[in-house]
Amino acid sequence: MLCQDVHQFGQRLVRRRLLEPREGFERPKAGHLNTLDLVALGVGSTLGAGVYILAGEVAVYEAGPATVICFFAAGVSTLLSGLCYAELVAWVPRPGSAYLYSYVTVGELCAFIIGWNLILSFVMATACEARAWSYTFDSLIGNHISQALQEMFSLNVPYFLATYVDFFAFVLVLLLTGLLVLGVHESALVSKVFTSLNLLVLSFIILSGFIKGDLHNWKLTNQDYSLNTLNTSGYSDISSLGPLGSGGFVPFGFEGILHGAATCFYAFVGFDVIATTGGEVPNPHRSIPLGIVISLSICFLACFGVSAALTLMVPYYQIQLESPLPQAFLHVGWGPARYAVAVGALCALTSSLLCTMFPMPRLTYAMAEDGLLFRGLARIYTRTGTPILAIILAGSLTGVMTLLFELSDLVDLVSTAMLLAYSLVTFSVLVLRYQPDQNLSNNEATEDEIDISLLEASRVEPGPEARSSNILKSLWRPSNTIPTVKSGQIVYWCAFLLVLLLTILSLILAQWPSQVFSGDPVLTAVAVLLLLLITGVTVIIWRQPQSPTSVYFRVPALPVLPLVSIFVNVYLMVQMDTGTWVLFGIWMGIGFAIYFGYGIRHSLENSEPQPPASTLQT
Ligand SMILES: NC(=[NH2+])NCCC[C@H](N)C(=O)O
Repeated sequence: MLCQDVHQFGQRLVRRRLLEPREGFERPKAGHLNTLDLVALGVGSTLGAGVYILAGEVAVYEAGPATVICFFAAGVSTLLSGLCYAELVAWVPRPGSAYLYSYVTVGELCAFIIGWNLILSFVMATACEARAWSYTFDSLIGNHISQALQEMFSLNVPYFLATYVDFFAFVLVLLLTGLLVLGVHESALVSKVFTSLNLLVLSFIILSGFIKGDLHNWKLTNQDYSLNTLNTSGYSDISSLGPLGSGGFVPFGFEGILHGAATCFYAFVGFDVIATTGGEVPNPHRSIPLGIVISLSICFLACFGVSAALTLMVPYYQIQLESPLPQAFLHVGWGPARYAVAVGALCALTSSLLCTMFPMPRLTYAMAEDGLLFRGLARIYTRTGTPILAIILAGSLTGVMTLLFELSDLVDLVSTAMLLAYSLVTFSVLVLRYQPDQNLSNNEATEDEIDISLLEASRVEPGPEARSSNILKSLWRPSNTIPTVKSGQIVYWCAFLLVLLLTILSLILAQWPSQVFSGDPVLTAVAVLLLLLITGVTVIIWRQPQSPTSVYFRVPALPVLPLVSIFVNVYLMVQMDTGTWVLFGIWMGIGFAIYFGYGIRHSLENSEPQPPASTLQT
């Protein structure tokens, strides 16, 4: 009885959504797009505060000149996730977000976690972009806004809240919320103009780095540091400077690079817009992966080039956190150029802000309409055709975050949420490729599947010994050349086990890196054992038959590529500090309470049909 209940409960967590078209609040048709449009869209959504503000923060506190390596690591990890994302999109013949894709392919709980993390990242990223917009605009007009706000609304809670309440950024968020309520959509033309301007300015910054940069800034020593201290303040005061670390190219060691890479992941968030819009191009199998690879490469080159230019122009400990690039131009004596840089930054931040804020109500609406979030959130206000409650709630949450938190605290939270979401996307692809052919528009078992299960059921039950040798045999040499229910289940559990093993390995490597590599007998033995287990389980997955269904894009080198991607993502996640994990834990706690307290019972996939929420119009 208990077993049956547990089984039923488990079944609910992995039930999949049907892909019948649901009426309601969908993304507007993007018209006829080509690969270039996708690239412009991807770059416009991805380049923002990461390259203009975060590069400075990472250089000062985490990696110094090695920030370029951080961007490289974060870029590679995003590219791997991007390829998996492209395949997941290819499996589902409808535009949507990672939430929908995982719901129709893998199951409800996985989809809820992805959706809930995407909401967190949308809210936090919007707050980040708004804060960055405010910093940049403020630096353009001589820091008057921050000075006034600092005097009037200073928050004296160091390490936890921002130094002052940023009303300017708050008003920006309110303005955007208002536009969303009115049903204003993204404009491809505006985004293209802003992206072109942005790329022009970034090229100028990179070029300036080559011309005005000084290679000595990548080899700084204690002597330069004390000299700089005297130069900047006239007496020996290091409070105006960031930490020196050990100087040189990698002043904060390998650990600093890892922390920096985790933070830099934020700079590459946003490319998913290509995958979700890509269904509308004539040649999606070429355009989507190509669009993802090209736009991530452009973003990588931009981040790499800008961080190199920045650290070459200014000693890393002298970089100003709020507006690093304009200050760098002042530092090298090209003062007027800082206005051009600030305008480029404002263009980038605006297009990335729009791309972050606008999809948010669509996602909340989709989850509420599926019954996983409160159905009131899916109510459409007839006059404007928008889900007002969802927009106002998301807008208010974003507003509060913008007011109270510092950009750097928000960034790590976005990176954590996206790293988890992308890891689940990757997991979905890994599992999906080995499942029996599934008709996604109709969750009934296919004929093959029924044939196989009937065949299995009609077989005479073998004894326990024969059964275990059968199982062992099917792990190494599966009897079918196409996936069956059994081989699908083997992969599901193996992939689950692998995620667990990879997480333990990442935790060990993150907690005791020097002990593992210097040959501590216990830790090294554990790490080697884990590696052996991981290899063994990977081989089992590799031996299972893959689905012959032709989809327009397939990730190469399965199962290795998704596993490397999951490992890199988890390894970056475990680099986050305790504060980030506490905030993330609170968010996930609220999410699980909503899902297990409400969503699981109200999901439209429950047997009792419920009226679609969009008919409950206000
Ligand atoms: N879906 C999004 N556009 N999210 C926010 C993107 C943030 C962007 N990568 C930046 O560096 O500022």
